[in-house]
Amino acid sequence: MSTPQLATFKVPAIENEPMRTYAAGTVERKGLEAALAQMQQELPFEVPCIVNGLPIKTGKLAKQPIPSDHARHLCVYHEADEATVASAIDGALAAKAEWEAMPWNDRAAIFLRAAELVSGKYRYKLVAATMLGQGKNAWQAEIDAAAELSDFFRFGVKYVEELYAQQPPKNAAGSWNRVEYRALEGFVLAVSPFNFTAIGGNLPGVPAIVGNTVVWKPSPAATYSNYLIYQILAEAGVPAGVIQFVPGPPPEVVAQAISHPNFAALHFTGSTFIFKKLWKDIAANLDKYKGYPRIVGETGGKNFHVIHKSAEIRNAVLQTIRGGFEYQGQKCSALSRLYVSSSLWSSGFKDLLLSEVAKIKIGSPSDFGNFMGPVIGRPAYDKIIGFIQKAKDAGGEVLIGGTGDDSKGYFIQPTVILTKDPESVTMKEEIFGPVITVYVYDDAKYEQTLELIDNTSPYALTGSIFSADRKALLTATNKLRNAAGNVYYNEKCTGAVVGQQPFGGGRASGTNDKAGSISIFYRFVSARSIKENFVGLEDFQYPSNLI
Ligand SMILES: NC(=O)c1ccc[n+]([C@@H]2O[C@H](COP(=O)([O-])OP(=O)(O)OC[C@H]3O[C@@H](n4cnc5c(N)ncnc54)[C@H](O)[C@@H]3O)[C@@H](O)[C@H]2O)c1
Ligand SMILES: N[C@@H](CCC=O)C(=O)O
Repeated sequence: MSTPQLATFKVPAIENEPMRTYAAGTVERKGLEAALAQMQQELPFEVPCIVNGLPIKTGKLAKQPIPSDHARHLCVYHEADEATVASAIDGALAAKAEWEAMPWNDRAAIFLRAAELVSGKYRYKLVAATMLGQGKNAWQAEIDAAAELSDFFRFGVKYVEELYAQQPPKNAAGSWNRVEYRALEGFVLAVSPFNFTAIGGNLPGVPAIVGNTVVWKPSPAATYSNYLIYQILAEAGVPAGVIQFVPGPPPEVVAQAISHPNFAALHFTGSTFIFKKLWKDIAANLDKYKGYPRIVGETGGKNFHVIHKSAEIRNAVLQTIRGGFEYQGQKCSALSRLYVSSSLWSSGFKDLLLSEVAKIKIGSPSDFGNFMGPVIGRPAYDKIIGFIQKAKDAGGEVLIGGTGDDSKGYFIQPTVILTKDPESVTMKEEIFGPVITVYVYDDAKYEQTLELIDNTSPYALTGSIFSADRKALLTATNKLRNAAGNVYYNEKCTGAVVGQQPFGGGRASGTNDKAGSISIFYRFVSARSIKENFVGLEDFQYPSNLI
């Protein structure tokens, strides 16, 4: 069992992990190139499930292709079968008592150590795995796998320290009140998406930091980078059984976990469609559970930039390009619908947008000169090309891009579509690819356009307002109050940083529990109030009873 806690401690000061540039000639460029070369030489890697700290090789093999070179595979992984999932759940339940009783400072130290391993010893390996396996360029992979992942672990520790410090402000005479932030009863299921290595680490990490044990089903398309995270957490000291790594056929693994009586919570990030399905499945299982499972999900977006006539054109155009085309538009926060004032559109915005987009280089992330890489896989490629076709069929004009090349990797040109119909399909539905649809609005109809933005899509994740006019900013802020959980002024709608912009959206975009902030941790604890009395009663009667 655990050792007793001898004192309380203050965690070290936490800062965001500084980003490395990977500019030509730098030490980090050489380090990353070496890691990429080594990985290319050694692949494909074999990835087992890990249950109770032990590798399980089920022999049921699946592959993670390299999206920029789909004939090759980054890893071959063993899919969890029913028996493996069952022992992962049993093991997680068995590991719980010791883990939740471990003194907080020891749990904190494990995650601080994990952050150091991410930002130090394993930095280039994680970044290289994210570049090869998920198709990010060096800068995007650095943001994700090095900076954001270590930030999630470090700031997680800081937020949990703040959470635990929240104690009742009052005590009646002769007594002391405390609140104990217990882990949830049962196990947590973490189901993570392909597009952020950091989210892979954060979904099991958040519940585990506060004493839960977790069954983690990673995305098939991020298996190898996520397996590295598992190994880092184990090296940092997360005990066997606390996080169970179970890649496998998603519907089967998840269905088995959420039908278990001790299922305590779902920590999900992915598409809205799957999240809604899982919520309904959990609801259908409600009578099986011991309690009411917590459901935390961050999902899709249909994110907007609105460009007011007062906006500075160059900044708005360059932010638009980054917001829409970084990581091929495969961020939940990626810009997808662009509303531009007609006077600005015709006085330079359109020309600058098209001339800058034409400069974008696209190709393998291993070639550092490429701004864009591949989309994640065949289904994504076909879906995005299908959306471009639907937009054309609906009368949209492709101003630039619109084509792809899937002969070697899944490459789609950055695409800008002009529509006259603000309700057309690519203004409403999440595409998750490098496609921006533009609607040019009459300058005099700014307020109606804001209402249109608010009502066009079911999502409410991110949005940006570009304006040099404070009144126009304020009008948009008020009219779009519920249209985005993360809103930006004169800045692109992507790129939330842990500890700086708590991230998440409302409406169909999720439960808005704000990853990268203290509030997410509340979802994975169940508070117990404790009152201790130091003075005994002398009489059961009230003073008013005594005549
Ligand atoms: N709001 C956010 O913070 C945020 C962050 C990243 C990604 N996303 C969203 O994630 C999506 C892209 O990621 P993705 O393609 O990995 O999403 P996805 O919904 O396809 O997959 C997410 C996870 O669910 C699993 N899954 C898929 N089908 C399932 C099923 N039938 N039953 C159970 N589990 C299933 C997947 O294997 C994966 O682990 C986009 O919609 C994007 O907007 C949101
Ligand atoms: N942190 C990310 C959100 C993750 C979505 O995929 C951003 O704001 O760009």
